[in-house]
Amino acid sequence: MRRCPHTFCEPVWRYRQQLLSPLPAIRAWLFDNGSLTRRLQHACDGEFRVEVVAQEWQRPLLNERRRLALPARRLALVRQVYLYCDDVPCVFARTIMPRQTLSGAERHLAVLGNRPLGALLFADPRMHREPLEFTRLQSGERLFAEAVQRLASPPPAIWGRRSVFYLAAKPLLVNEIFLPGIEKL
Ligand SMILES: C=C(O[C@@H]1C=C(C(=O)O)C=C[C@H]1O)C(=O)O
Repeated sequence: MRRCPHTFCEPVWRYRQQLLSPLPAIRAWLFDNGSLTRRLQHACDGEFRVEVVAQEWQRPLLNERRRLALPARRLALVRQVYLYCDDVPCVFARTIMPRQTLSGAERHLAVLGNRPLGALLFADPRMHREPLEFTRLQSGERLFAEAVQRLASPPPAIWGRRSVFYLAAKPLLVNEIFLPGIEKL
């Protein structure tokens, strides 16, 4: 595993067929193409909830800009949430929404609050999702630091995935980082 000398390291994303073994115990969660919200709601015996930790207009990370083909100085609405089962944070999600995506019928994505994004995405029959990409985030990386901010004792590395969703042919990039709490579900 490469070392990341500073917080500006960008994740290296790989498609499933490029991943090396051994695959993680959470691979059923990682590789599930359905709604993560719905899977968590079914797996959680307690109370499932979404908690928004930040939502603001900012320049996406370099790897995010490249994946969405956004110009260098273009801002996007960045939504960061935790998906909880009771008081355990199970997933950290960071969604990048370009300005042109938040137009027309999709403008309500900017005012979701604590409603799960997935409920809207998977309810839309026209929704298209591109293939999942995967990465192993480690201490020192910016996305790792964002994801573990609510963890009392972060692990040395965590698995993440991302995919681009299209609603009415307009893209949004969803990063989902799997936290140790999910292994208890
Ligand atoms: C994309 C989904 O939505 C989930 C909920 C999110 C949110 O509310 O911001 C973000 C990513 C996902 O973990 C899903 O349910 O699969």
